[in-house]
Amino acid sequence: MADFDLVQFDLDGTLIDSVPQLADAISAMLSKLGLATQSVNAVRGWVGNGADMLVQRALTAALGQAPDAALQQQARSMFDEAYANHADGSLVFYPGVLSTLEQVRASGMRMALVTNKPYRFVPGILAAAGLGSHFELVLGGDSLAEKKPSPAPLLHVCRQLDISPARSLMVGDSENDVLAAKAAGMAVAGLTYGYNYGRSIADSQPDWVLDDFAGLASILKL
Ligand SMILES: O=C(O)COP(=O)(O)O
Ligand SMILES: [Mg+2]
Repeated sequence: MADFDLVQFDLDGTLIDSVPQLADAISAMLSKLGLATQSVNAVRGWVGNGADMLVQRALTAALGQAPDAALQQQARSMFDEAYANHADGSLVFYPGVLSTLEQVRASGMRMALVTNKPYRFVPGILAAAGLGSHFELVLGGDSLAEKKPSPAPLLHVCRQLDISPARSLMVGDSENDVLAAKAAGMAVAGLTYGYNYGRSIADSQPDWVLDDFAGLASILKL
């Protein structure tokens, strides 16, 4: 018998390489404000805690100090406007993602998506990726009062789908995914190729460390 009935997936850095589009939107926002644009590598190190933190980190780097609330709000709307134009274009999946998701789906295992990305961007990305019907439940970083590393979204999914955390696996690229899963009492697989503030995901001690998404098949005994 399989060890899990439900797999909860992270999005950015796990299924898709979204940094190019996020970096474009950050550049558009900074340029509009007359501030110096930042490198794609810098942006990669700022992803993980949702759009507000991404914008705040970019503004802090460009200004040399934290932005005030008015500037943060203005910059966030500029970022949203720019990212909305990018979010469903030129999607880059990591190797093995689409075929492995198909394998999981064919096995009858249930699937949900829990990202810290603002929810409004997520359905468009999933539809453009051909993944519109893969996930029974999709949560964004602003869907609930708390986002990862809080266990709240993961536990919410378990409750909604009536599956115990012990029968649920989290799959992500960031310490936020590992911390959330551990706090929820869920097993977790950490991907090494994503974004984790430039740190190794192994440092967070997930139950499995995977270099390749297709490695999921053996964890799930597919
Ligand atoms: O938007 C972010 O900061 C990260 O999104 P993720 O949770 O899908 O990795
Ligand atoms: Mg991620």
